[in-house]
Amino acid sequence: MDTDNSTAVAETSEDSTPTTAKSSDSVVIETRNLSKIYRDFWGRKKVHALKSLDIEVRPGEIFGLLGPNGSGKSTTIKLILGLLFPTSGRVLVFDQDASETRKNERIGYLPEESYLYKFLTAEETLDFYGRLFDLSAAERRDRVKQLIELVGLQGAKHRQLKEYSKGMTRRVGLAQALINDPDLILLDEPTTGLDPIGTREMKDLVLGLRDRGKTVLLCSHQLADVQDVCDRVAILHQGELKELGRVSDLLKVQDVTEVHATGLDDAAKAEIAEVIARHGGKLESIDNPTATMEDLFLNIVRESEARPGARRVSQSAEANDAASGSSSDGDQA
Ligand SMILES: Nc1ncnc2c1ncn2[C@@H]1O[C@H](COP(=O)(O)OP(=O)(O)OP(=O)(O)O)[C@@H](O)[C@H]1O
Repeated sequence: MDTDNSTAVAETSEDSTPTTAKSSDSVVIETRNLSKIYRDFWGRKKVHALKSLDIEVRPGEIFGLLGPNGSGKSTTIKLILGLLFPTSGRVLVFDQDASETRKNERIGYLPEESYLYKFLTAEETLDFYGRLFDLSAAERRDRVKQLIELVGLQGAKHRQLKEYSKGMTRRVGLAQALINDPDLILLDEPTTGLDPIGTREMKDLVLGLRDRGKTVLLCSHQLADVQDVCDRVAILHQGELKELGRVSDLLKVQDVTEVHATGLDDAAKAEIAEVIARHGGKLESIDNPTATMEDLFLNIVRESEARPGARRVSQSAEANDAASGSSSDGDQA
């Protein structure tokens, strides 16, 4: 990929809607040639954090902003919220300039670090944020109840936040970001510090937001999370846009054909190999697919919850143990 600033990153997409041919009301966030330079106390240039960024986030999609530390993700979010001013270029949100603070009434924001008051309960916290949005007492009561259910904290809603795990605190943070029933939700590293179960739950919550018609901008350097939930991604490096497109298109491996089948015996597999060879193809592998470590981990935890005390040792681990002469201690389920 060309790293020259003057070279626009073309969007990778099979349905390839040209990024220039759009109607402005079909876009929730639009950055145009957006740049940010942080300056020191004397106005001297310190860091060129964002360089000529052009992206669009469309209604109802989960858009991932992906990049290593210091690539400009948080700076982009702050520019969208109007907490920072661009050095050059523009950000439009719902067709209004990002400096227009009223547009923030339609935005929910989960910062990388949520600074929540630890002596309040989840209910009190959400009620407090509801007051900041001028919700009436009745609206606050309904909204707090709905959100506590949505993020799965019914059983802990009367406990003070200082007793919460990181995953529970992150869920309160998400509920707080949704208190104003926003159309656009900005999530900065929503899975930071979460274990695989908390991460899966957070990802499911984000997918649930899209199902309810919300638009989500998700910043992360957790590649697997972005792959699992995002429709499209922009990849930043050192403040520059390096790639932009649909996740499914960007990850597609060209020139390799994948077939999944069940119930094939060895003879059928040999026949398939023969057909591939006859057509001039090269059989790279014919094997059982592997699950992800996340699937394995979540299955084990769920099984353990369903059958406390039972120990599960996979057959391949047992076979390896047997081959190496060691034996398991016989207490597996
Ligand atoms: N207030 C600031 N003053 C000076 N430089 C800053 C400031 N905020 C961010 N930067 C610099 O701007 C660049 C982009 O930072 P930013 O926080 O936007 O990156 P990020 O992609 O969100 O990183 P991370 O993944 O670590 O949160 C970095 O080099 C950072 O040091």
